[in-house]
Amino acid sequence: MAREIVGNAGEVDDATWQRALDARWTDTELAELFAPRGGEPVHQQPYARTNLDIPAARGLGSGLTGGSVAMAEPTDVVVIGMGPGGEALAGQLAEAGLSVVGIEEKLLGGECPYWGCVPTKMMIRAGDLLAEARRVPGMAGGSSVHPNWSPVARRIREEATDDWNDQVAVDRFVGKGGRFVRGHGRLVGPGRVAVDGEEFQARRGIVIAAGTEPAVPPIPGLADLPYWTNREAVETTEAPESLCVIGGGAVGLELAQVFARFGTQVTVMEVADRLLPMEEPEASEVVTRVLAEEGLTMRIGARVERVDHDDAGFAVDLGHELVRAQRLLVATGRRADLHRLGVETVGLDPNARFIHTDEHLRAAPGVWAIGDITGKGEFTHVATYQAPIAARDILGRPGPGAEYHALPRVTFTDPEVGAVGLTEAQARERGIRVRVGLTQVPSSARGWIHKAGNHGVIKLVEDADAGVLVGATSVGPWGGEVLSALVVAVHARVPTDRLRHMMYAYPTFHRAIEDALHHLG
Ligand SMILES: Cc1cc2nc3c(=O)[nH]c(=O)nc-3n(C[C@H](O)[C@H](O)[C@H](O)COP(=O)(O)OP(=O)(O)OC[C@H]3O[C@@H](n4cnc5c(N)ncnc54)[C@H](O)[C@@H]3O)c2cc1C
Ligand SMILES: NC(=O)c1ccc[n+]([C@@H]2O[C@H](COP(=O)([O-])OP(=O)(O)OC[C@H]3O[C@@H](n4cnc5c(N)ncnc54)[C@H](O)[C@@H]3O)[C@@H](O)[C@H]2O)c1
Repeated sequence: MAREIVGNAGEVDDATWQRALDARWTDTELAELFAPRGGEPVHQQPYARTNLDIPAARGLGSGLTGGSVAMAEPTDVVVIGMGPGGEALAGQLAEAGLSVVGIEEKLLGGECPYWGCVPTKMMIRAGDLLAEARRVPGMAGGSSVHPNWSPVARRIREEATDDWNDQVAVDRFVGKGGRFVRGHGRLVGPGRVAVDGEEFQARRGIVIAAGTEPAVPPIPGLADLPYWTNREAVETTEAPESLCVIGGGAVGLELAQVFARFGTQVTVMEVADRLLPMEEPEASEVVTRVLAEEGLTMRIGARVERVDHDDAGFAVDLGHELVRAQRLLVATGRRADLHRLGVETVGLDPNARFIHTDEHLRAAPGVWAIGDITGKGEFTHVATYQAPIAARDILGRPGPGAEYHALPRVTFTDPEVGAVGLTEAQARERGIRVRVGLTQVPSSARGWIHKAGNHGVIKLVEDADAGVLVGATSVGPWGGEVLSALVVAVHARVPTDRLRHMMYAYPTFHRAIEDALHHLG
């Protein structure tokens, strides 16, 4: 198949292009391949659109004629931040034959493998095992459970994080042809990135994949205290005797339940009027009930007025109540720091919360952004979904843009809270004529059979005019897995009438979706 012809271009077939990429031809060689030949038309290079967009590549405002860039090292692409998004994208571009510099100031892999998804899910797996063992009496005989944090801490060190060493990931990236630079990357102008005294000149583009950091609220007394964020919680070698958790979102609740299952006295303080305030109220209700049954203390609508710390631990002042705990976990969301990245030098607003991107993840001429920093959803699957879309765009290859109407998310409490698309409230705010279908998991066949630990609910949100689901929630055992059917339905806009007239295997947890569909009204 011939490539797109622009102006008076000739033809280069896909096989030749792929050979060029596979052989990592230099820019000069590539330029020769695409150069006008004897009156023949000129092909647009697959990457040319983005290349020409970069003022630096045109010598505009980049100092191409100035002194500083004489020392700048040319490369095709610079990726700032090598978390799940940056690592995936940089690897894809390097494998496609571009010269790629990947810059990372901490560990190549980012938050997810070292302090986020992976180690916390190992902690959750351990906590879930304890909970299941405690469910044996009355169902399958007797059990005696003796929690011990040591194997969890060991597994995090040995299996998940290599003791927070990223050599394997660095080798993997370098093996793909990438160049890894450890340090703090900062934009210093169009096409230009400085790293601790070195400077790179990106011919094709810069990708900002710098993720987010824990956001710590300005609570009096808190700033200089030895509180935990998710990082210290993951690194701990013992479960504390008592733990105060500020923030009842995903981080706070996942970790609160784990530590409670290991014997920690846990108090969760949430400023909103319910836990998991971004999800459906029915989900909050189930999770709150389960956590209370497991012995956690919840303070909902709690305003932390002050925090102090002494040899005995932390004292958290709620105005009418002082809560003491050995450890304090701050889990109040995350923030991007655009000032530290120098985004103003490429025309972006450093005071913005996130970097605004179009459907191809373009943020400014010659600048792409992916992952948490785009504000589309702070999840690894968002970053790794966006990475190939941006990579395609940088390579000038066609492909669909990003869509977010079926954004899935799972909070891995027990029961898991899976959700996709809009909540009922969000759908109503958008003026959608909504019908809602609800069913309780314990009253489904499988939920009833399962018995101990069967809490859950399925909620569907339908756009009644369009006859499609625009959102859904699946709370329950393996609620995140049950969610998959609902993600397909919302993503592909499958008519609810079709969903109502299909078969659901008996007796599965996902079969409760059929019941919820019949309750739409
Ligand atoms: C406790 C916890 C549990 C989570 N669990 C899940 C889960 O189960 N499922 C899920 O989907 N998501 C989960 N997440 C979210 C997930 O970790 C993030 O969405 C994901 O890591 C975002 O990827 P990213 O590439 O955008 O950014 P990050 O992972 O934040 O990586 C960005 C990288 O950029 C580096 N960096 C930043 N600025 C610079 C700079 N100027 N120069 C050089 N390097 C820089 C940082 O050091 C970092 O390594 C969890 C998060 C937390 C905190
Ligand atoms: N399973 C997963 O996919 C998973 C797990 C953990 C984290 N994450 C991602 O990481 C992001 C950050 O998680 P998070 O839980 O820190 O943030 P979050 O935004 O999900 O929850 C923070 C909670 O803290 C509350 N809060 C804020 N300030 C407060 C204060 N001063 N006092 C009391 N409560 C306060 C908020 O109302 C909110 O409920 C999430 O948005 C999520 O996308 C995902």
